[in-house]
Amino acid sequence: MFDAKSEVRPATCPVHAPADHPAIEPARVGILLANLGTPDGTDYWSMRRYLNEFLSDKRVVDYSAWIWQPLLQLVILSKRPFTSGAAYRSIWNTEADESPLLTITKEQTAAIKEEMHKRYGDRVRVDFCMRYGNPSTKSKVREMTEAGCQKILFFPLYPHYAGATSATANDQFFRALMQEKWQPIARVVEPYYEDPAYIDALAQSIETAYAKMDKKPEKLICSYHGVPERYLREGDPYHCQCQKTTRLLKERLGWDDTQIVTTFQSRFGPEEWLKPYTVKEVARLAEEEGVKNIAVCAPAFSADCIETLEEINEEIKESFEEAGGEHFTYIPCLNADAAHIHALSGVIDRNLTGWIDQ
Ligand SMILES: C=CC1=C(C)c2cc3[nH]c(cc4nc(cc5[nH]c(cc1n2)c(C)c5CCC(=O)O)C(CCC(=O)O)=C4C)c(C)c3C=C
Ligand SMILES: [Fe+2]
Ligand SMILES: [Fe+2]
Repeated sequence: MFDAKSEVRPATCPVHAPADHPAIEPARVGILLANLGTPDGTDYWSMRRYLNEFLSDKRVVDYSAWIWQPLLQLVILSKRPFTSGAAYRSIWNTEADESPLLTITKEQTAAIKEEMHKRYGDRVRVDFCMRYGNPSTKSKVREMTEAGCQKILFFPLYPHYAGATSATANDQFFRALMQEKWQPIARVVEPYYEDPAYIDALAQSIETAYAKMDKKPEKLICSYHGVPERYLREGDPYHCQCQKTTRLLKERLGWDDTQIVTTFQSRFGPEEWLKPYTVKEVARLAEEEGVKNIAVCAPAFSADCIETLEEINEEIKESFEEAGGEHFTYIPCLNADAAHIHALSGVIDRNLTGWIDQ
């Protein structure tokens, strides 16, 4: 018969549980953070596996599979794993043998876990998963249900909604739920691009970086990851949400329009992407406007990664300097900064409303 003293007990039928009733953990709320994912290593096959999963996602590249898959498998995946592998090697966390995105996501998870446990004790379980690669969304949903999470709050760590990021992370979460015998109740967190605490964390990171400089940059470039322009015309609100973040940041800093610029980076393939392109705009500012001193931040990324550490701080910096620019400062992402953890914890709290006494 059911042992009332046992820690592990049937939560739904404590009185009538038969002896062979499967053990059920005390009910908890799972908070599952999600980021994009990253290769397991920088060698050809690790890179190919990661890029294949990522670039085969129809939310990321939406061409018909008949056209796209032969091109991807035969052309792109025979070259890009080498070039991207070399780029990852230049930023790899060799001590932990993992990418910076993974290291930082672990730090963020640990900080949010501490914060949530302070507030809710053992009533919550905090973990993270990746959309592509490891740890997979499916494995973490399974772990959470096995640990008694009868409710799961799924939080894609992207401030701005994009089909290619938030929506595909949610799709993968819902696919994982499809496999659960006892499916938990689920919520997904909304984008937080206009959340005052997020804007404040961004502003503080800029103020802190500027306070350390002898000479204030003439322009702050807010460089967002790009998407094809066509996605905007087809209804993706990403572009508008990025523009709004820049406006709110400008207002919070008390600046005018001449001091801050919105640009988009990481163009992939032959289509037109959102403009202006960061790499061209920094060169244009140096060449045509004689700008010598700029700072660049990346508000669309919750954690530093290949796109910021390598693309911004190496490629884009080079483009500015080759065009005559003199001082280039990259302002790191919010990562596990206290103000960022405070902002993310506030977003989580709001989304837990009605699920847990606050
Ligand atoms: C092919 C199209 C791509 C779209 C559309 C896209 C949108 C998009 N991506 C991010 C955030 C990240 N992207 C990262 C890496 C990365 N992105 C693409 C392609 C598209 N992204 C590729 C091919 C890669 C891999 C690296 C490379 O080979 O160039 C990362 C970093 C991952 C890491 O391990 O460091 C992030 C984060 C956003 C926010 C976004 C649309 C809004
Ligand atoms: Fe990307
Ligand atoms: Fe817009």
